[in-house]
Amino acid sequence: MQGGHDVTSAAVVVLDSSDAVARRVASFLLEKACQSKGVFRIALSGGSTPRKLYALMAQPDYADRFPWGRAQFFYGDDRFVPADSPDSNRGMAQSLLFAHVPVPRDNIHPMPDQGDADEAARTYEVELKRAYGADRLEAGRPLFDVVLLGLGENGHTASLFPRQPVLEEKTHWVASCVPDDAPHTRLTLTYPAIASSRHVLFLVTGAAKAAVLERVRVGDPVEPASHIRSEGEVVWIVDREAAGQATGKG
Ligand SMILES: O=C1O[C@H](COP(=O)(O)O)[C@@H](O)[C@H](O)[C@H]1O
Repeated sequence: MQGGHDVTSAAVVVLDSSDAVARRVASFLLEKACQSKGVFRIALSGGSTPRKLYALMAQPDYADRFPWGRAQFFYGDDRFVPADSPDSNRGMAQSLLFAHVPVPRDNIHPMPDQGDADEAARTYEVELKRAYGADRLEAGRPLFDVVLLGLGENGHTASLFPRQPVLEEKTHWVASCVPDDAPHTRLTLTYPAIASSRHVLFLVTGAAKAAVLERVRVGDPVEPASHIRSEGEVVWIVDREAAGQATGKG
């Protein structure tokens, strides 16, 4: 997709702590969802970083204000494991968030986790196309209002892993990926699907991410996350440790 913004032109918001990152992203989602008219589509990230965010969104003082009935929740990626596996992104979001809020069941769109992974990717793509109302992504009409992304120490984001064919996928919206440096077959949104968005938010916390964050922010082409674009904005929301800044306590 032409135009839009990439990781190097993205705004960078550095906050004091991972708690502050969760609060900022929760506020952002609430504001954008409330401002939107009609359906609000979010692609969720998995792994460990968004756990605080989802727990925060489940708190009554937040949940009472969020327009759950208009929000449609998709996944940016998931491990191809049953939902009750501790490694399931779907299971994590369900237990920390969806189990506690009045979201209609039909508004949650987990990635399939059984059968053949390539067929499962096609099935999820059909579900996305139904939600979007077209078979082709159109510039100026984003698939997602917000895509949440994390950043792995090996430069992966969603399940776009280094050295894998999925990095070359230009047509499909969803694909399978078998990382050579992480467990589980995965399903993931592809670069063009992520780029069809109003806002891409990267959440990055902890000192272990500082080196890769620095490489991606300058656009090192080796890192899969460096190739993320959005037709709207890309924003880094990071804590001081990930930003490589000393944490001033006290
Ligand atoms: O495997 C995954 O890793 C990334 C980063 O996870 P984190 O634990 O370092 O926060 C995550 O964004 C992705 O959704 C997940 O499947």
